[in-house]
Order: sequence, then structure tokens, then C-alpha cells
Amino acid sequence: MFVLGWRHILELIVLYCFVFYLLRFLHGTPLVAPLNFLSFIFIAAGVSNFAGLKELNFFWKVLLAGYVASMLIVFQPEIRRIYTNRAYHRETTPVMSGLLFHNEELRGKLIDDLVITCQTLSRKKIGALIVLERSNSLKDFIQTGILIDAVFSPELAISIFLVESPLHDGAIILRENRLLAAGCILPLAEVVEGKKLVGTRHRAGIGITEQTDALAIVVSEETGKISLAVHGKMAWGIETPALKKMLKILYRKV
Ligand SMILES: Nc1ncnc2c1ncn2[C@@H]1O[C@H](COP(=O)(O)OP(=O)(O)OP(=O)(O)O)[C@@H](O)[C@H]1O
Repeated sequence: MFVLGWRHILELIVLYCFVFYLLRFLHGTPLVAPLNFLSFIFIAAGVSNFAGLKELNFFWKVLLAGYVASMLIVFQPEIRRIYTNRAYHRETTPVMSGLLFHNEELRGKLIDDLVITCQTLSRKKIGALIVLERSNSLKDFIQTGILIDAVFSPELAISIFLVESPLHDGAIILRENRLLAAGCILPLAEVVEGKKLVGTRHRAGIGITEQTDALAIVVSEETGKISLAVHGKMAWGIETPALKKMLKILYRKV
């Protein structure tokens, strides 16, 4: 008969702490869901081992090995980023420290300015990609562009996206009402739900929201349509009143 000894208790505590800190470390990354499933296989393997079900235990072990191997292949880019500390940041941004838009007036003004910017860009069919930082730091993406760190204004943003501007390619990144950088390179979404032919500007807009909790506004150069991405999903072709409403709801502390 199986007797629960202090060694088992110690092992369980160590295992619990390991899983707890691993999940906390990976919180906010796409690796959390597969890791939950991995924990399930792990527990199932443990139970069948204790129950002495050798064949079932073998099955779970094979499944576990196969699942880990496929995770390493499928999530290679995410794992590399975590190891090189490139994307899923724990550092405190103004949003995390509760400072983002402690001033409601500032938030309202920025949202109005963003809507004016998009309206103008859309009317003139100037392509644009505007990323709004929330809890996850976008430091590493900011570093791919040219640092600006100026107060956001429609005039500044529009002049950046004019085709003649050397900074018009890539994204601008905002933190609160400051335009931190322009010409930033973002990760591209590989799969876009419900659409086959999606250009790189829109893919980059979706991509950054898959990997972080940022918001991305895209203005299409081809159609002038405005779209808003959050959590890897895109609201396509929205009118400016809808954009304003969505920003009022989404661009706040998360
Ligand atoms: N990885 C990236 N990060 C940021 N911006 C990018 C990235 N890749 C492409 N872009 C931007 O997208 C532009 C090309 O857009 P493209 O026409 O391929 O996309 P689109 O989604 O069809 O947009 P549009 O409707 O405006 O044509 C580039 O000039 C560049 O500014």
C-alpha cells in the first residue's frame, strides 16, 4: 500500500513551487495554454504511475515527450524571445504603476487627437500603423525604430506617415500621450482569422497584439479604412465614432 511520506510531500511542494513560478514567469505569453495541457498530462502520468497502470503510464509518457517536442518546435520564436528577454517584459511601465492616464483630461485629449489623426490619414489614404502601449513594455520594439519621445499631436503623426518622410515605414509607438518612436518593426501575424490576403501592415498590427497587450490602429494606404487590433483580433474597417468608443474602453489601465 502506498504511504505518503515526508519525501513525497517535499517533492510535491518543490513541484508546486516550480510550476507556480514557471506559470507566473510565462504569464501573458502564448505558452500558458499549452503548459496547462502539459500539466494535465503530467498529473495523469503521475496518477497512473501511483495506481500501477503500466501501459497507461507508458502512453502518457510518450504523449508527454511528443507534446514537449512539438511545443519546442511550434513555439520556437516565443521561447527564443523569452530566453533573450526580448518580448514578454516584466518591467514596470507607467500603466502598471497605475500612472497611465491618472489624468482623465489627458486621456480624453489623446483619444481625440488619435481620432483626428486617423480621420485625416484615412481621408488622404496615407498608410499608418499606430501602437498604443498598455501593461506590457514595448521597449524592445521601440529599439527597432528611431527614438522621438515627443508629445503626440496629429500634426507630428501625420508628418511621420507622409510617403516623403524617411520614417513613414513601420509603426509609431505611443506611451500615454508621448510618441516614443517611429519606424518600428513589429512581429507579423502568421494566421489572420477569416482573411486570406492580408498585407504586412495589417499583419504587423495584429502581430504586436498577439505578443503583447498593446492596441494597434492601422490605416490602410489602399482603401483608407481604419482597423483596430487587440489580443490578436482585428476590428476591420471601423468608422471614427466607433474607433473613439473602442479607444475609450480599451486605452486604459488593464
Ligand atoms: N514588420 C513590420 N512592422 C511594422 N510595419 C511593417 C512591417 N512590415 C511592413 N510594414 C509596413 O507595411 C507597409 C507595407 O504594407 P502592405 O501594403 O504590405 O500592407 P497592407 O496591410 O496591405 O496595408 P495597406 O492596406 O496600407 O496597403 C510597409 O511599407 C511598412 O510601412
